[in-house]
Amino acid sequence: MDLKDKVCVVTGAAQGLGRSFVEILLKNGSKVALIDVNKSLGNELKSTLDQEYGRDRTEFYLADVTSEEDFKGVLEKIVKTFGRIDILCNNAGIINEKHWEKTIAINLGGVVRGTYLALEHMKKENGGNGGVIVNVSSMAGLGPLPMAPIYTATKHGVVGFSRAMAAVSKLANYGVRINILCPWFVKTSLLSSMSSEEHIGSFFPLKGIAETMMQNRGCLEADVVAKAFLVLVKDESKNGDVLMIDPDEAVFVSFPERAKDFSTTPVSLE
Ligand SMILES: NC(=O)C1=CN([C@@H]2O[C@H](COP(=O)(O)OP(=O)(O)OC[C@H]3O[C@@H](n4cnc5c(N)ncnc54)[C@H](O)[C@@H]3O)[C@@H](O)[C@H]2O)C=CC1
Ligand SMILES: CC/C=C\CC(=O)/C=C/C=C\C=C\C=C\[C@@H](O)[C@@H](O)C/C=C\CCC(=O)O
Repeated sequence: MDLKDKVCVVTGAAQGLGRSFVEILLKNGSKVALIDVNKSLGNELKSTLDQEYGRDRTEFYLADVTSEEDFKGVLEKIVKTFGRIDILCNNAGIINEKHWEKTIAINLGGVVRGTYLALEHMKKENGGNGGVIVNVSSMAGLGPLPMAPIYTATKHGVVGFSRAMAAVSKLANYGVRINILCPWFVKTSLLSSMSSEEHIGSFFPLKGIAETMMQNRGCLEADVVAKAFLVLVKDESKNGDVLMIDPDEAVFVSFPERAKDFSTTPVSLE
């Protein structure tokens, strides 16, 4: 997929991984709409990007991905300003085990909402041009992260939802590919949430598990994850694919075609 002048939308774009996705898209010639709840960081980033790429290449939109009204309204504004949507990255996410309903609403609800709303503009049957959606999960979407069961559940949910939607899109000929990114720990502000009782709640005594995991295997830089993101965007053979990025390598994860084909152990029901 050639990214020149493509119209992209990134949620949680003001910092961290979102910012890296914005930058790699801009470097590849795309225009990018930045969505975030952090107004000051969003405006600050927009000014920085204006200097490097020109004012017409980006726009910042203040919106909360948990609000149907916000998200729908902003996508409509983006289509009015830029003419269409080719690429969406549902990246906004938090870790908060204490206020777990909020974590589910942002990490899973925001991805579901973003995917459904953007498809209305992107799918070919509605006059859209097709394109690609990348949903940001985590390696915690593939296996448990012991001090973060709700975070783990939301990220497993992102994998399941996105794989199912990729199958829908293929069967219904939406012309939209839907892929999933599963990174290991990345050096962003999200990591500081793990050292706070306010975020981990009653699982706080287990925070050493994550610290040990990072001491043993290190922590990714956001720009490495952005390169993996670009693979999912550009490779037109990828739909419903899960790209895991750990400190040693980036690999596509294979799932059996049918649940029946998982590695299994027979159980006697006698
Ligand atoms: N940092 C890490 O170790 C890893 C992060 N991830 C995932 O990557 C994604 C991005 O995380 P980071 O860049 O690390 O976090 P971050 O905290 O650096 O950035 C997240 C951004 O999302 C925005 N945001 C939060 N709630 C929002 C909402 N309701 N609506 C709109 N924007 C909202 C924040 O204002 C912030 O700018 C998340 O989904 C996270 O779960 C996945 C694997 C590892
Ligand atoms: C709590 C959220 C913090 C950061 C964001 C994030 O998504 C980070 C994820 C990083 C790695 C996740 C790895 C998950 C691995 C699973 O396969 C588990 O099964 C591993 C379980 C225990 C590991 C214990 C150990 O290795 O010592």
